[in-house]
Amino acid sequence: MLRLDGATVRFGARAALDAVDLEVAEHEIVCVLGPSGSGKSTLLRAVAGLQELDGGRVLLGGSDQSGVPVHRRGVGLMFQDHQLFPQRDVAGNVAFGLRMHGVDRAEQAARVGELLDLVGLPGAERRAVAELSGGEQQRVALARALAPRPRLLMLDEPLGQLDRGLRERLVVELRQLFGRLGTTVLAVTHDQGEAFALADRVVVMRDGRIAQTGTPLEVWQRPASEFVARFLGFDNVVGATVTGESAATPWGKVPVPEGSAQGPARLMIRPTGVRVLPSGEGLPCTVEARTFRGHHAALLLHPMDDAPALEAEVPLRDAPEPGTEVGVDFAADEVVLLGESP
Ligand SMILES: Nc1ncnc2c1ncn2[C@@H]1O[C@H](COP(=O)(O)OP(=O)(O)OP(=O)(O)O)[C@@H](O)[C@H]1O
Repeated sequence: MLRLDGATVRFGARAALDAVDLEVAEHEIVCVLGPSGSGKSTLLRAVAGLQELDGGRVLLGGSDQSGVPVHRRGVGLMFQDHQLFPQRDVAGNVAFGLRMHGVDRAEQAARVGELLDLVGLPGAERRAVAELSGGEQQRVALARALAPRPRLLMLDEPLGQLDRGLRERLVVELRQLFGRLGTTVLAVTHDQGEAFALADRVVVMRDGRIAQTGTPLEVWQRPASEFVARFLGFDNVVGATVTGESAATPWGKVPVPEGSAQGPARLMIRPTGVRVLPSGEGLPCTVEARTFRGHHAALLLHPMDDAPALEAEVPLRDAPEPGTEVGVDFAADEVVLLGESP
């Protein structure tokens, strides 16, 4: 459906998009993730035709899009900065793309009704957009983007403005809706929770390049590099030397998964792999902070011998108080050896 071949965009000396290769298959939902300034919006704008390429190609359905204007690419856009038209009612907004395509009035009305049902706003045609809640406005924007049946739907921070609870609900609805419609989606977000909930495949960007791509599970389980690991919020990362089935680290000997490559490496331990023991066993640590997070507690542990701090995740009932002295050991299946950057 979509292919980028060495797509490059430069602003001055800096490449905002640096020879990016990416494919999106029909019916696939791909989410591009990355820190601010990593090139996510530039990638989307280049595919939409809002940003010219300095090198490489964008192909849609196999055909090169250079010189093809935005409205002829058959892509739907739902961008942060593409606000609704405040002077038009809901139907006027949703029908926008249909009018542009010269669809007759009766068909416009039928399609608007259908889309409002689809996004959970049945009968909202005559409501003023200014009177809608943030979540409702987002649904109208989505209906407007879907109305012309785009072959590719592109979303830029689709739920960015909304509060967390609403975002979590909408993201599940969106995934179900896209699945039902068979929509091909390329979305951009800086919120990893959103990306992981929405996507069939995530693409992590760094400095205009792709740092990793894979299913949410693959990326979550096996971050390819220290950059990706830290971006996902894993901070238990140190230098290590692997010998046999364990590694020498500043935290002492840490077991590593079977078949791990030998020698120097960067090593990550998931917080769930940091097991808290009674004082006197394992690596001695002091509990520096404890944060309740729903069904578990996050502990920040300070090793006695000044090794880097460790994050642990423990069940609520086992969470020791700050100041408590504990021991720590590690679960091999929660240890990941990270590749070299990017
Ligand atoms: N029109 C422009 N002129 C000059 N530099 C630009 C322009 N647009 C983007 N950039 C630069 O290109 C880089 C990538 O920007 P881009 O907006 O694609 O990042 P992003 O990952 O979408 O960031 P954010 O999450 O903050 O929206 C940044 O360094 C940005 O400053």
